[in-house]
Amino acid sequence: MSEPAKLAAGLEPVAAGGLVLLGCGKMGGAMLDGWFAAGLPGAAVHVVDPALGERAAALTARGARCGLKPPDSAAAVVVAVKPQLLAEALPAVAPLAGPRTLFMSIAAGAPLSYFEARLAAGTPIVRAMPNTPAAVGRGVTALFANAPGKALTPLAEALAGAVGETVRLESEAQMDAVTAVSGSGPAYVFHMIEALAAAGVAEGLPEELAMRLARATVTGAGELAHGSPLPASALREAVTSPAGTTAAGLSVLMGDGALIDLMRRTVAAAAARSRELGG
Ligand SMILES: NC(=O)C1=CN([C@@H]2O[C@H](COP(=O)(O)OP(=O)(O)OC[C@H]3O[C@@H](n4cnc5c(N)ncnc54)[C@H](OP(=O)(O)O)[C@@H]3O)[C@@H](O)[C@H]2O)C=CC1
Ligand SMILES: O=C(O)[C@@H]1CCC=N1
Repeated sequence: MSEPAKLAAGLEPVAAGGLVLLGCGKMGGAMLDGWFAAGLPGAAVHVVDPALGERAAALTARGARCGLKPPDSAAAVVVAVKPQLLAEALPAVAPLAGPRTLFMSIAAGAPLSYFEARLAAGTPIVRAMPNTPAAVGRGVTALFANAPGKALTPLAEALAGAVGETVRLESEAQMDAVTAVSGSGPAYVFHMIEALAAAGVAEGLPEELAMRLARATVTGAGELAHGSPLPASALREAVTSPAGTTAAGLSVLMGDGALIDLMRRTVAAAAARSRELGG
């Protein structure tokens, strides 16, 4: 049997005091996997989600508890349900609120004031925006705390840090743009794979080959950007031979700021929706 992972620094309060996860879908589930990989014992975790299905057995086997009624106390509650389901879901964990329990919400759009209006006065609340590369430990999560939450930001960072990088925001107002850039961003990149593959097919490649090339290109370029100290512009220039094929391609993609304008409108639409969800 393999050794249990050593508990990552900063997670001691949740290992000792317990963690409740409200909503264990794509994002909450990815974070939960990260906490387990960071050494959080199953016995410290309670998952509240009416749709756990087969996952319930795996969680129970780890020693985690599942059920719609959470324990009476916890060091942290992570809210990971769809924003539209918050009103229905939050009451199950609201009794846990108080000055010693961190509430961390990853719900897009939902402002700190939404939680402050529904949870006990003085509850430390951190709004966080992760992204799905968290599933492979390569997420990036932006965080912003209410006043009582400032002291517990390191705990929120430890939780988010188990699945990738973390950044602290200067103001809550930045959260809509962050959601539009890094929260939704993976979907733009996956669509880039689809678009690049479709363009390869249009140039005569078989679909499977085009998709394999596009996927390997986008993930390889991402990996290169991740490991390189060079700015993205320099990495782009390194591909671009004078009067070569890349220059010809980029004259379309960058011509009249084509992609820059498209991305500007894409991010603006996502940020506007984040503001809308916030009511
Ligand atoms: N997916 C992403 O890329 C990102 C998502 N987020 C945010 O994360 C949150 C979750 O998104 P995502 O993981 O994609 O959504 P999912 O639908 O995959 O996960 C939400 C989970 O909560 C469950 N649920 C529904 N009602 C309740 C309830 N009353 N109590 C407890 N659990 C409930 C859902 O069950 P059921 O399926 O039956 O509804 C589902 O299992 C959202 O607020 C979103 O804005 C943030 C960053 C990135
Ligand atoms: O699409 C959404 O609303 C969520 C938030 C960021 C990514 N997915």
